[in-house]
Amino acid sequence: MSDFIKDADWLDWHPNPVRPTYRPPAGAVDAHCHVFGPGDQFPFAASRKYTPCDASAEQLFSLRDHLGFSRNVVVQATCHGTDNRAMLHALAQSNGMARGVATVTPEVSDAELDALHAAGVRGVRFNFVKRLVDVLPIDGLRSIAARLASRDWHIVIYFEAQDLPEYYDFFASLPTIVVVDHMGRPDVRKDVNGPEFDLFVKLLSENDNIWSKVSCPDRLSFSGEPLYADVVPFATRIVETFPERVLWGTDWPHPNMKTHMPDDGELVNFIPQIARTEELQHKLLVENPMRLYWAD
Ligand SMILES: O=C(O)/C=C(\CC(=O)C(=O)O)C(=O)O
Repeated sequence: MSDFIKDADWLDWHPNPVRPTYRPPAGAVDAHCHVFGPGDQFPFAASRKYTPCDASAEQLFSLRDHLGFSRNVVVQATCHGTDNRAMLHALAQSNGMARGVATVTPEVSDAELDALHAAGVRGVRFNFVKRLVDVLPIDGLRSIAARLASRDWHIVIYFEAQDLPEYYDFFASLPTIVVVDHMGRPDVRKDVNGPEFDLFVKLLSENDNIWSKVSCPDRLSFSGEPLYADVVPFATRIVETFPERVLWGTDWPHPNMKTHMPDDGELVNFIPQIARTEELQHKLLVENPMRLYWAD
């Protein structure tokens, strides 16, 4: 029994996703997923903008096996603030099959970063989605970026497409590999070759240290499940233009979904629509995430 009451409009993760008909290549990595609590063990942060249902490491690993994946990258979600214990617990339970992306304050000590590295953390996430944070992390990121670069960690950024013009120069100046969540959340009702998405493509074209997750069709789509047809041209454009710099993840347990809860098996079935050859699929699901998270 959690010490927390989830939001009244919270949608729980799918209890029995289909077994995907698409079989991912051996060693596939789900490179964007979260754990929530359990709240009685790992309390949610006072600063959180939502209170989720519990979603434990054990449940995540059971989904991983069901979907035919081998590894996870567990990304710190804002509901846990800068308290990384739930994510670190998941890494510790994974037998080396999970790596992490943490959230830290700029005051984090070198010893704390060392400990996070030893636990399997390889990046820090900075959330620029205004509904999810009280303060945009520009100053914090600016002050810590060089320290992350010196350890060969990467930076994960989450922002929405309409805000990219404001942040463009700042993101382009970052000294590490930078991974953008969910293609910078394009408005997929707009033209895939229009100015908004062109700016995102330009960001990656001009900066070969910037990568993209081609995740979350469920979050971006207006045409809806299970085909998410309106997202396909956007994701395909990124996968085919930057095949060495793309990652894919389920986004389980899908925080803040308001329209529907995706079936994770159907999300896996979506992969061959956006990575249309075995070679592209292997880069997306195995080579790229292994290079970024399991280089050592
Ligand atoms: O999990 C995601 O990728 C997306 C989120 C939540 C989030 O990022 C967070 O809480 O840190 C969203 O759009 O609400």
